[in-house]
Amino acid sequence: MSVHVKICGVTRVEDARAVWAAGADALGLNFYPRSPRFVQPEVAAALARTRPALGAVVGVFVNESPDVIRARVRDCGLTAVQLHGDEPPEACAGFGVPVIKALRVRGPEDVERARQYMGVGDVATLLLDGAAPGYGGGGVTFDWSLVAQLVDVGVPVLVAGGLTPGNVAQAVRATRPYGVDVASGVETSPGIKDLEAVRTFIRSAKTVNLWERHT
Ligand SMILES: O=C(O)c1ccccc1N[C@@H]1O[C@H](COP(=O)(O)O)[C@@H](O)[C@H]1O
Repeated sequence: MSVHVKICGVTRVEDARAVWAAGADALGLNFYPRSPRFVQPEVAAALARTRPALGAVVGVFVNESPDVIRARVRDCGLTAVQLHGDEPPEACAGFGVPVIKALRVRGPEDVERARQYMGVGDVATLLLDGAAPGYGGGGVTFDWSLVAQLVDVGVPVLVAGGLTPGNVAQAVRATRPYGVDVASGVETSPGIKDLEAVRTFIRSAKTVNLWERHT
């Protein structure tokens, strides 16, 4: 069994095709207007049309209005939404697709906060990110040992924040997550993916064998 990989903040159709070809499981499209990876809805729809049959297209939102999120899901062909802002548990439902709730981790209290989202609304997956200034895409890691505190929760966890081709295998071994997510760690500049880095990242992450037990 290998880890799932989401490549986030793709802005160009040629990059999206290459990301799928490299073996990504999910593509992240950023709808946060302040992100350097922001895509207009028409561009997002074109990117989503590159989706292979088994791939997921995740829209990333920060404190966005539910009506706008529903419109993007409908018009851009999103298969999941990632809520990466200050959305409370009760805001994580009503989009017609599964929700990934992202939380920025500074310490154990944030992992404890993640528990408040379990079994609420349409939260199907939790994403743990580092606590960089702003809301995301900051390239900052967190204390991976904290992920173990969510093992009993029974919800898939994505580990994100500061992952790179050089540290992703270590992150997967340390946390044994459902998946990993990366934006800035595989770019030449914000929104422009370094395709060789994408390939190395996916190969490094998926080569870790999660069937093997810890000793
Ligand atoms: O990538 C962004 O610009 C972004 C903006 C606002 C919210 C989330 C964003 N991206 C998410 O941030 C994390 C970590 O990114 P990085 O690998 O450390 O650069 C990741 O989950 C992205 O989906």
